[in-house]
Amino acid sequence: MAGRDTTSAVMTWLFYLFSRYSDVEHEVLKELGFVIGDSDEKLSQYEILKELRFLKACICESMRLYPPVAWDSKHAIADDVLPDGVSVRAGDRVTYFPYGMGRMENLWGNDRFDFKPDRWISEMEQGRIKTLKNICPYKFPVFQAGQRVCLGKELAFIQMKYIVVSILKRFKIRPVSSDRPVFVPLLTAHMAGGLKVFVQERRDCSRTEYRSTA
Ligand code: HEM
Repeated sequence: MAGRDTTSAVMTWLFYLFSRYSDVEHEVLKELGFVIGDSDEKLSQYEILKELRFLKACICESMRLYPPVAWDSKHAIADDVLPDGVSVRAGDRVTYFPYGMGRMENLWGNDRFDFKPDRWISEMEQGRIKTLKNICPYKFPVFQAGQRVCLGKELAFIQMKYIVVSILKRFKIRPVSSDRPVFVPLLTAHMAGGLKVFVQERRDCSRTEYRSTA
């Protein structure tokens, strides 16, 4: 479940966001054209997938707004004092809330409700992303932080990139309904009813479009 429900929930929200922000989807296609082109061989190479920095920024931004683990709790086995001075008694439950934190103005600014992958970019070089920001996991705890951080975090990014690229290269995904989807924050958060979509094959002309603009 750790690696399956979480990553599939991210994919659902990401494809929904791409359909609403077609300019962002277009940027991802440009990056794919530049880094991978038409090569199926490159698509399965770890080092090549790591180069897809704008796509990583999109995945992070999607998880900021729709974290697959929306909240998570721990129970104190003994009386303790948290680093900020708050006392915890044995048996108390302490919950952190990535969904709420991803929407806090003092953490993300007054455009916090907007899907803006650019907020993850640190440095550009010759029109391409050189580095992404190293955001502290205590500010963005979608994978937890500290000693109990998700062991599959890096694998999750590679797996999600591989899936997005494989689909986006060949198909255009658009929701059937224009209704706003509902976020269901159960153990693993998901979209109520899933995302029903139209799938349209990208014709050669649209594939040429992303290559030529790269
Ligand atoms: C977007 C994808 C993922 C998210 C958001 C995510 C999130 C998390 C979170 C929040 C925890 C901490 C749970 C806790 O506090 O007890 C965790 C733990 C863990 N995750 Fe993930 N996870 C993802 C993908 C994966 C994948 C792909 C794998 C393995 C293939 C994986 C393996 C694990 C394991 C083994 C732990 C337990 C670590 C420990 O307690 O020492 N996760 N994950």
